[in-house]
Amino acid sequence: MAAITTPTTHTLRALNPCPWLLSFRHMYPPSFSSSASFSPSLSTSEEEDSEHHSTLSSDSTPKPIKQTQSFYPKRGQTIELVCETLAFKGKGVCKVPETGFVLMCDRALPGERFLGRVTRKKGTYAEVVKIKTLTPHQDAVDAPCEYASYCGGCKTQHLSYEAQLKHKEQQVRELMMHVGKFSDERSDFPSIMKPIVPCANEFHYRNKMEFSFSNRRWKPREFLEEEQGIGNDFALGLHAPGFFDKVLDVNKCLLQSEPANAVLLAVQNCWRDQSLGLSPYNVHSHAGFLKHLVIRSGRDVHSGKPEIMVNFVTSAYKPDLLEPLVDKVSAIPEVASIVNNINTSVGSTSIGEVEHVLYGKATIAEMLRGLTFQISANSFFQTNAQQAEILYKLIEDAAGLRGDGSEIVLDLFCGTGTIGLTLAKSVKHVYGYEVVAQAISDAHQNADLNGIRNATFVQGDLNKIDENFGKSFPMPDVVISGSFSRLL
Ligand SMILES: C[S@@+](CC[C@H](N)C(=O)[O-])C[C@H]1O[C@@H](n2cnc3c(N)ncnc32)[C@H](O)[C@@H]1O
Repeated sequence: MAAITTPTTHTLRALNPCPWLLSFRHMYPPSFSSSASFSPSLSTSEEEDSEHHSTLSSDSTPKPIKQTQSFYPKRGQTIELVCETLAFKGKGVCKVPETGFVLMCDRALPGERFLGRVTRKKGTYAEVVKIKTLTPHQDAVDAPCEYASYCGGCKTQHLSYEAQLKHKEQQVRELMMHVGKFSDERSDFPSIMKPIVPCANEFHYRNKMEFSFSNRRWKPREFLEEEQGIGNDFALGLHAPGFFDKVLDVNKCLLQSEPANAVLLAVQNCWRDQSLGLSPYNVHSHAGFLKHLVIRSGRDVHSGKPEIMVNFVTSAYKPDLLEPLVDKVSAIPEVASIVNNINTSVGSTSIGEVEHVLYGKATIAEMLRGLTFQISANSFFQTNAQQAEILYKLIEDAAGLRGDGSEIVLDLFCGTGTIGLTLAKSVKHVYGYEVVAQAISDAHQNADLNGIRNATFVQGDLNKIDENFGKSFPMPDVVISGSFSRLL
């Protein structure tokens, strides 16, 4: 699960570049609010890229305890624990009863009593794996996905959706209070921290999934004997929790659409055929060809039917090697685009230095709030289009635009410009700022595609602005901060 919020306040407090921003600060200390009064948490049921937010919520932040070393649990020790709360990335937070020492456990649910084995110590806390549940959590449910107990993709599927929402909302509330410094005793706190908005679809909502090829297939302990004879030197799937070099082989993922699963299965059924000479990339030796399989889902502008983009990320350009895969995948009716990103770096990113179109179009489309957006393999797009539609409506409501075409909107961290563009029809001009050049180019194309002429998009790093920022556009009436800011 993940919360999408826009703690704009902190962005603007940290910018501090020019008089109008200073006056915003002066007008709204410390709870600046233009569109900043908007901070809905939309549920997308999955963990977004929040590495720098992956610490515990502040109530549960591990603190060094003044105890002797012997008080710390030992590696390999089995302890009976009760999970107290859920931290980011779905980790359950537990404490050693006598000492308060913090233990983090994947898939432990608040209220659950269980036996855990200490696997590793990490400074002020230790990690534990659950061995056996002694008393289940009252909101525990059977996870629908067969991989849910092991996969690094979903960590809270075995918690009812209502309970997931409650915990997510609590995490955002704590962020707003402890990082954002908004007291929940303020009378206007409900307008700053709005209620969570559940997603109508618990599954099949995600329009982008990135699977990794690997030469190290990871299997849960209980399957090690069962599957003897099956090779461990290939896998296509999602990473094992906490491992960049071990991949859980999966044939389907409940987060993505059915046509996207058809693509995954078609690739799974084909790529291991040794006669094809396809090798998974080895993240240690840096040998091997296939790195990632990225599947994006959109909709055909005319028919509204699903369309799929398949992106093979490889370490070299060898289209002949990919041909059998392209043949299989292009036979799936919804597949409208197959591209090949060539990534020669040793890192694990899926963004290529060069891209080749192997089949169909270079982009797929998605529609939001009456506008059409072209999505290329590497451009950012909200991963849950259904929730993005709701989010953008909330933004428009929170912006409280007069609608007379007189206002200026500043869209910070604008990505491909989607938020600003959905507001453009009601305002005088939209100014968008974004660091990724490709996203800015997509934003311009999206403006053209929708006949929008009153939007300007500028590439730049918002971490590096100076007092000149703000001189190149008029004072905005509405400021949108579409990102967790690293300016904090
Ligand atoms: C979560 S996306 C939101 C994009 C867009 N507002 C939307 O809702 O579709 C955050 C965006 O912030 C951009 N970004 C991150 N750090 C940045 C920085 N220092 N300066 C400018 N843009 C940045 C990213 O490239 C990304 O496009």
